[in-house]
Formats: sequence, structure tokens, C-alpha cells
Amino acid sequence: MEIVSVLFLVLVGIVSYNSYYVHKKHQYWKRRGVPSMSTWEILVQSVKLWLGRTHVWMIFMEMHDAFRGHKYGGSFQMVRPSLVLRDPGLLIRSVLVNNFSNFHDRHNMELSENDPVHWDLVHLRGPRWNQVRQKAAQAFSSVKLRLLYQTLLDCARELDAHIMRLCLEQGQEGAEFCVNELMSNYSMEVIGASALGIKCNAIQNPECQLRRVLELSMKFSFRRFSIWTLESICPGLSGKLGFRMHESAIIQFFRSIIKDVEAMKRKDTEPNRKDFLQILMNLRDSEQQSGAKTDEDSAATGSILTETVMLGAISSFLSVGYEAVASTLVFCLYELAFHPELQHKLLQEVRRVHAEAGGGISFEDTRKLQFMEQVISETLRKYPVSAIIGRCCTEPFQIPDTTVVVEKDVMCFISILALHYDPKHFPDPETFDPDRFAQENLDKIVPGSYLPFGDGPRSCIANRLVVMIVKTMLMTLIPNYTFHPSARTPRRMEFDVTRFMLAPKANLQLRLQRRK
Ligand code: HEM
Repeated sequence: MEIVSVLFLVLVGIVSYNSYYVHKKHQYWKRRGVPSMSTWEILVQSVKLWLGRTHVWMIFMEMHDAFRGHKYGGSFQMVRPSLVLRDPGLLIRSVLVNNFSNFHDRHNMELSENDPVHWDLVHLRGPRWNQVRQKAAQAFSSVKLRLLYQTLLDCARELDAHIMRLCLEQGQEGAEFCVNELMSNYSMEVIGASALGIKCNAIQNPECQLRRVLELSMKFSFRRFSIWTLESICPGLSGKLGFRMHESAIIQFFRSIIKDVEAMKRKDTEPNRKDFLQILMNLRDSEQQSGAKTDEDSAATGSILTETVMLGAISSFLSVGYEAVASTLVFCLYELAFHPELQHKLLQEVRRVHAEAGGGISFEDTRKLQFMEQVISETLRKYPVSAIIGRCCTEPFQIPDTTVVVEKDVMCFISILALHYDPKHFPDPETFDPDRFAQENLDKIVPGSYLPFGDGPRSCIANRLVVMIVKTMLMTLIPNYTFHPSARTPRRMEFDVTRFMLAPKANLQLRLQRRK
């Protein structure tokens, strides 16, 4: 209770200071001839955010719309000037790809050793990010993905068997399901297998503790927002005050599960495991052969996969992966339920590829599921679960064809959601239309306007894994079931403002009918 009161007082101070400062600083963007938000608008947004009445991605979507007619617009992230980038061609590609060396970090906050869960690729900065990215990327290569394919298929078959059992239990040819629950359990199984190489049994046993911890670790709370606010005003202060984003119980849980799984793996004689933890362990073993055993040794020998980095990498794979995959699967099935003609087209494609393969669909054959890929791309257009991209300016950058210089430490934000719903880039954006991504239409997509996985060297490391997870699920379920909205399925999707990522607000009920 006391900590909440202290945080509340700190916040009141911050709001007052922020409004005074932003007002005074308002001239910052005006002086540079950049259109910007008013002090009042920024204050209203901050208060709504603190009260949990809006979400960061909603705010950025509103800002994107407010700067209509401009290529970029100025705002403030607390007391720091920030830019909202709207123009895909000129600016967005420059920042994410062409001038990456001026924008290689996502923020300029200090990472506290107290909170190793934060030492992940999303938050690491500078050369350390680069080194860890090179190592982690090895786990997402085609070769590794190919080795994981059978595991993903096994998970999908288990889901299929589970649904079949539930249908039979209900004594019908079909049944109504809470699709959020079903997909969260499935995502837990798939992510547990890909990250740790373990079987969570989450499809049958939803009360899995790991899942509960992952949900907690991705929740947007007043406490977390307060710490983030403090950190963005005064980098390093929250760590010095002993505050951390992740509660110690969460950190402890991740620490012990990784330790237990590592110990289990050390006894395991199966050499060909290709889960993320196993790959990192192998890489770390080769580093340790060169002498580093602890974090201190690692610092001395320049080793990269320190205990802290390993903990950050694994815990973020679990939490980011679990949440992002679960929501994407729900959004995909939700849209298919309203489009029986797309389900029919998918069925024909799966049957064709199956017949051509002369049996089961292999990893290589999945590339032939072109229409399925279009459905997945369109799902990620309408529902880009990671809806905002941020980059921190690490070296001053002059916006091309202007005199405006983006100064060091200015944050640049891109609203993926706003770009994906901009009728200029995607006509009739509310309509779910996979043909936007048909081969003959691809050249109509403006580079930089479609960014479900971001772009450039810091784009999502797991994009191909994600597509493979969705594909293995669809190619297993589509031949056996049709999906339908039930009387309780909302016709309009609403999003949950308490989650970090885009997630459905309501529990969505869908009816699944077994195919004859
Ligand atoms: C539907 C699922 C997912 C979507 C839509 C998604 C989207 C994104 C986006 C937009 C970014 C930021 C890219 C940028 O700043 O340019 C990102 C970064 C990242 N994602 Fe994903 N992601 C998904 C699933 C996953 C999964 C399953 C993992 C598990 C490993 C993952 C790991 C990461 C990491 C580590 C980064 C940071 C990369 C870096 O900075 O080097 N994502 N993701």
C-alpha cells in the first residue's frame, strides 16, 4: 500500500512538472517548423493512460491521424521530445533501414541488473544488442526451423485430438469454444516446446503455472507504467531506487524454470534438440570453453551469453512469444469464422498440396501454401499484435529534403496499426481481404507501409517461426473442421487495454463443426 502511495505522489509531481515543462518546451517543435501536439492534448493522453482508459497504441494511432497531411509530427514522451513518423517512403524506411546506424536502439533507458528479465533483445542497446542478436539469430535459421517443424506439427495434432474429444463429449458433430482459451493453451504448448524444448501439457491442463506467470509478466499495470514514466524522465533512477518492472516472484520463477530445464537437458542424451534454450546453451558452452564461467568471467573475456543475457533472452521468448502467437491465432480464426469462402479456398489448397506431396505435407511443401500465407499476412495487417515501433536517435539525423535535424535521444515512433488502416495504403481497410497479398498485387504495397514484424536489422527475429506456427495449425484443423461465429460472437473486434500487445477484449466464442 505504501509503495502505491509513494508512486501516486511521484506521479502527481510528474504530471504537474510534465505539463509545465511540456508547455515551456512546446516551442521546441514550433521553432523547428514541425507541427506538434498541444500541451493540453499531451496532458489528457497521459492522464487517460494512467487511469487505464486508453492504450499506448491507441494514442499513437490518434497522433498519426492528427498529423494527417504531414509526413511527421512532434510530441513529447513525458519531458522528452519525440517524433511520430507517418511517411513510409521518405522517413520510415530511412529510420528503420537506410539510416539504421543513427537509430539502432529502441530507448535510452538504463537496464537494471536487478531486473534480468529486461535484458532481452527488445531492450538491449548498442554493441551488446548486436552481439546477442547475431547469436540468437542462429536459432531462427531455416535449418533450425526445419528441425522444429515436426514438433510444431505434433502440437497441432494434439490440439486437433483435443477438439475432437471435446466435440464427442458434447455428443455433437460440433461444439462451441472459447477460442481465446483454446489458442492460449495451444500457444503455451508451442512456445514451451520451441523455447525450452519441454512439454507443458497446456492443451489438456490450462492451469499450467508457466502460463499464469507469462500472462502476469505481459500485463500493463499502473505500477509498471509509473516505473516506465520515471525511467523515461530520469534514466537509471528507478533502478537506483530499487524499483523494477518485473516483480521478484516473476524473476525468480524464470530463473528457476531455466535452471531446472538446463539441469534436465544436461542429463538428456538426445543430441538433436533444437529448442531456443538448447541452442543458446550450446553456444554458451563454446564460449565457456574459451574460459568464461560466470557473469564476471564473461565481462573479463568479452563473452556474450552471460547468465543475465540468457535469462532475458529466454524469458522474453516465452512471454512475448506466448502472448503474440495466442492473439494472432485468435484473430485469424475469428476472421475465418466470418468468411466461409476463405475457409473453402484454404481447404482446397491444403488438399492440393497434400495430394501433390503424395502424403503428409513436409516443411518444404509448406512454401506451396501461398493462399494460406496471404490469409496470415492479412491477419497481421488487420491485427498487428505489436502495434508500435520505437527507435531512439543515437546520432543526429537530418530529415531528407528539410532543415529539420532529429537530435540525439529524441524518440521516433511509428504506429503500425495506423499505417495498416490508412485507406491510402490499404483501401477499405476494415475489410478482411487476403487478395491484397496475392502475387499480382504485391507491387501495390508501398514499401514501409506494411510492417507487422517491423523492418531493418531490428525487425522481429521470430517472423518465420510465427508464420510456421500459424500454418501448421491451419493445415491441421482446416481439413477437419469449419469455423462459425456463434450468437455470442461480437461482430466488431474490441481490444483489451490492459495488455501490452493487441489482444481481444472479450472472450470470443466460436462454433466448430466437424467436416463430414
Ligand atoms: C504474431 C507474432 C509476432 C509479431 C506480429 C511480432 C512483431 C514484432 C515487431 C513489430 C517487432 C519490432 C520490430 C522493429 O522494431 O522493427 C518485434 C521484435 C521482436 N520480436 Fe516479435 N513478433 C511476434 C512474435 C514473436 C515471437 C514468437 C518471438 C519469440 C522469440 C518474438 C521475438 C521478438 C524479438 C526478440 C524482437 C526484438 C528484435 C531486436 O530488437 O533485435 N516475436 N516483433
